[in-house]
Amino acid sequence: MKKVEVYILSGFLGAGKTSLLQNILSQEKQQKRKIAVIMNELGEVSIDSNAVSEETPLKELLNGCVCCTIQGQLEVQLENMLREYDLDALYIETTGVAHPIEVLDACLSPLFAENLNVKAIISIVDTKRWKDRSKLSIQLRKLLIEQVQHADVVLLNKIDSISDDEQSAIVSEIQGLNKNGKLLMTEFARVPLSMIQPKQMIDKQQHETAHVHEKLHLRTYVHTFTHQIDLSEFEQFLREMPDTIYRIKGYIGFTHSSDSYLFQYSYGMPIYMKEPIKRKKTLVFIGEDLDHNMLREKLILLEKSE
Ligand SMILES: Nc1nc2c(ncn2[C@@H]2O[C@H](COP(=O)(O)OP(=O)(O)OP(=O)(O)O)[C@@H](O)[C@H]2O)c(=O)[nH]1
Repeated sequence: MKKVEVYILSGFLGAGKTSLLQNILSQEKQQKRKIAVIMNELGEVSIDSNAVSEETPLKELLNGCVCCTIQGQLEVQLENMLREYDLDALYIETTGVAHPIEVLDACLSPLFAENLNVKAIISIVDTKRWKDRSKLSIQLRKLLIEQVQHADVVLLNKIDSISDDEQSAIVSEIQGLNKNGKLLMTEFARVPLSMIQPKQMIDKQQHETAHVHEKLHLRTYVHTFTHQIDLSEFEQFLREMPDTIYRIKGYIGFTHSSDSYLFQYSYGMPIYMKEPIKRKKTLVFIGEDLDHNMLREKLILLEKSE
C-alpha cells in the first residue's frame, strides 16, 4: 500500500515556519506532487492559511496547541485527509510552542499508522532569538532545546541578522545538542527540497546505508500484549525505564480488572483511563536510542509473571 510521507515542521514563534512551508509548497508544485497541509495555530482565527494556495488541501486546527489540547483533533484531521485525497505528502505546521514528540505521537495513532510514513521532523531556529534566549523563561528555553534535539533536520534561519562569529557559535551549540541531525543555514527559510527530504532514489548497493540515514531520529517501538498484566509490576517497569523514553500511548489490560485502559505516559507521568470499547492491547513507545530487545523482554516478562 502506498504510504503518505509526513513532514512535521516545528520551530518557535516567528522562527520562519510559514516561510519554509511556502518555499516547500512551490517546489512540490513544480514536481507535480499531490500535497496537503495541516496548520495549527493558537488563536481562533487562522492568520497563516493564506500562505497556502487554494489548490492545496488545507485543514486547520485552531485555538489550541496540537501537542496538548487538540491532539485528538489532529488525529481526526489526518483521517479525513487520507480519506478525501490521494496524497504524496502531508506537511504539518505546528504552533511555535508545540513539542515535536507529541505531534509525532498523534501521527502514530493505530487508526492510520499503516497509511502514514513520518519521514522527518524539520525544526527551524530563529538564530537571533537563539542568541538571546537567556531572556526567555526556563520553560520556553527548554522547549527551544527540545525542538532542536528531536529534529532530523535543523534549519538555522535568519542568518542575515547575526554576525559570522555568532553563526559559528550557534552552529557548535546546536551540533552539541543534536549530533545526528542535519544542520542547514538559511535566509527566509530558502532551502532546496532535496536537502530536507530523505533520498527517494536508492540503488540496491546503497540500500543499507541509505536506509539508516532515512530513519527518524526519534525511534518507536510497538508492543502487543497477549495477556493482562499486573498493575504494580507495570508501574515498577515504568520507574526503571530509561529517561530517553519520552512517550508511551496505547491500550492495556490489568489482572485486577476486566476493563481495557487507555494508557498515556509523558514527562514521567502515567495516566490511565477506562476504555469502553474492547481494543487490541498495543502500546507505542517513542524515544531515543530505544533498545527494542530490552523492552520486548521486559514486557514479555510482565505477561509471564501474571
Ligand atoms: N530578516 C529575516 N527575516 C525573516 C527570515 N525568515 C523569516 N523572516 C521574517 O520573520 C517573520 C516570521 O516568519 P514566519 O515565516 O511567519 O514565521 P512562523 O514561524 O511561521 O511564525 P508564527 O506563525 O508566528 O509562529 C516574517 O516577518 C518573515 O518575513 C530571515 O531569514 N531573515
